[in-house]
Amino acid sequence: MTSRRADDPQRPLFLTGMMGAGKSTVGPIVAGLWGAPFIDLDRRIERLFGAAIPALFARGESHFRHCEKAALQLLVAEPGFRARTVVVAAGGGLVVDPANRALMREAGVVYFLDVPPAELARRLVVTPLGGRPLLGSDEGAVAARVGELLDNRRSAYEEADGVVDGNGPPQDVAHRLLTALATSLRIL
Ligand SMILES: Nc1ncnc2c1ncn2[C@@H]1O[C@H](COP(=O)(O)OP(=O)(O)OP(=O)(O)O)[C@@H](O)[C@H]1O
Ligand SMILES: O=C(O)C1=C[C@@H](O)[C@@H](O)[C@H](O)C1
Ligand SMILES: [Mg+2]
Repeated sequence: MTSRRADDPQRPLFLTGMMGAGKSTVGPIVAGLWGAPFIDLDRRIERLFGAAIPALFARGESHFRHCEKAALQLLVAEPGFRARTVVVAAGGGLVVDPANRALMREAGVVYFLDVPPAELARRLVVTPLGGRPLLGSDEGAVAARVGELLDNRRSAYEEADGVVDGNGPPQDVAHRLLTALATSLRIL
């Protein structure tokens, strides 16, 4: 079962997980299979605040966290949002703030894309590091940094409606996610 049934409740899906987990890659595939729009919250933040993520981080991480919290609150406050079928890629660190976790779970269904640190690092070193300021600029240090962040965040990520193994080709992850989600939606 990988498509939405007509009688499934309409709920937003929030994808969470570490940098490199595939939220921005798998999200549009899921949205396509589900017949739903896709929203990347990181891109929303950039549009709302008129600056790229590294520039927002350059004003301090707490400034960026304030912007991402505001972007989430504005999205969720859009009329009818809670009753929409929409796929949202959350920023990797959005779950760290308990109020953000609570808001996502109240407004929709939250799934954690779980990928081991070694695989995250493998994916991240082949993408430009400048776009992910928390990783720094030293490729050799990415694996350790990712492992440390995941250790600190794991319990927050696990406070989700479901956890999906994010290993393997993005199409496979998307189908895995939709199979799990179908069950979540029917027991709402
Ligand atoms: N399932 C996958 N298998 C292999 N590579 C992948 C997979 N998913 C994503 N990637 C690759 O990993 C990199 C990061 O993926 P993506 O941008 O989707 O991560 P993200 O979870 O959105 O991270 P961020 O929180 O930093 O936005 C990209 O180069 C992407 O092509
Ligand atoms: O894991 C994180 O803290 C981040 C992940 C990205 O999605 C961006 O939101 C930003 O680079 C911070
Ligand atoms: Mg992303």
